[in-house]
Amino acid sequence: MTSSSGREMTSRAVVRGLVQEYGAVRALDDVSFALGEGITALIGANGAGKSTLLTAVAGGRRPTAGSVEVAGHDVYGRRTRRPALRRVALVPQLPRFPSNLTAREVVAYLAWMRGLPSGRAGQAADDALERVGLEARRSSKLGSLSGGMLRRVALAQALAGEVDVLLLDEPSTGLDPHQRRSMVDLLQTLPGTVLISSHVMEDVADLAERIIALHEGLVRFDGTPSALADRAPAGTTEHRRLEAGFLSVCLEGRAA
Ligand SMILES: Nc1ncnc2c1ncn2[C@@H]1O[C@H](COP(=O)(O)OP(=O)(O)OP(=O)(O)O)[C@@H](O)[C@H]1O
Repeated sequence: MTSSSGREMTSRAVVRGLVQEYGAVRALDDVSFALGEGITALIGANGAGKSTLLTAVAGGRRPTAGSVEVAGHDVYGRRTRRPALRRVALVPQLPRFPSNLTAREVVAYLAWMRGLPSGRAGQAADDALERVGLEARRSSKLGSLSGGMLRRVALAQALAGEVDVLLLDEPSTGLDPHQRRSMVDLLQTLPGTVLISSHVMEDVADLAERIIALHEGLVRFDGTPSALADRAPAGTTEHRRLEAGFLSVCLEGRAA
């Protein structure tokens, strides 16, 4: 990932008026925000539109309306799509890789696909696999790795490819408490612009400096964790304030 001098000054990803319809279902309804450097959590109940939004930002599905820019390139523009897609990576809940390739082969290949010269891709893969704690498994076939390890491989390919914008869909879902802790520790070290969708308020509290809350396709809150916690009803116990704040902005049914 490239570094940037000004978190406030530089927007690495800009989403404008995004609408996604699946037949009669409006999964995203005029969603707009800009992301600078740092970790933002995207929260919402099942079906709120989180995966749809991450997929749209990653260039995986042309939205019904609106636009997405990554590192200044229109993700869905004819000429700008290629450079945009080099700068963004989505780590899905269940990454799918060819099971007969090794972790190193896949990470190096995908880094090369993103534009890294082939002479540097192998070393970049080794460095990235070390960063995600998989150096001992770099020669393992992907078919032999656990789900949590495959998520780390997917993260490594994004790190090796030096993307500007990293999108993670529910990175701790399905992990045991020990794996979850080490995933959170790893995510805390990520530079650049990171957008993490999560149901797990503990992850959000540990990681995010900004929260975007989606409800029924609408942005119902965009601000700091402490501002969301302040929306909790008076008397809410301390450890439940974030979750209670989220529930109350959903119930209020209006943008913060
Ligand atoms: N390919 C699709 N075809 C039709 N409807 C879809 C499709 N993908 C998502 N939807 C619908 O769009 C809405 C948003 O779904 P999405 O998967 O984006 O939500 P989510 O917040 O990621 O949910 P979850 O937390 O359960 O993963 C839901 O009503 C869902 O049923």
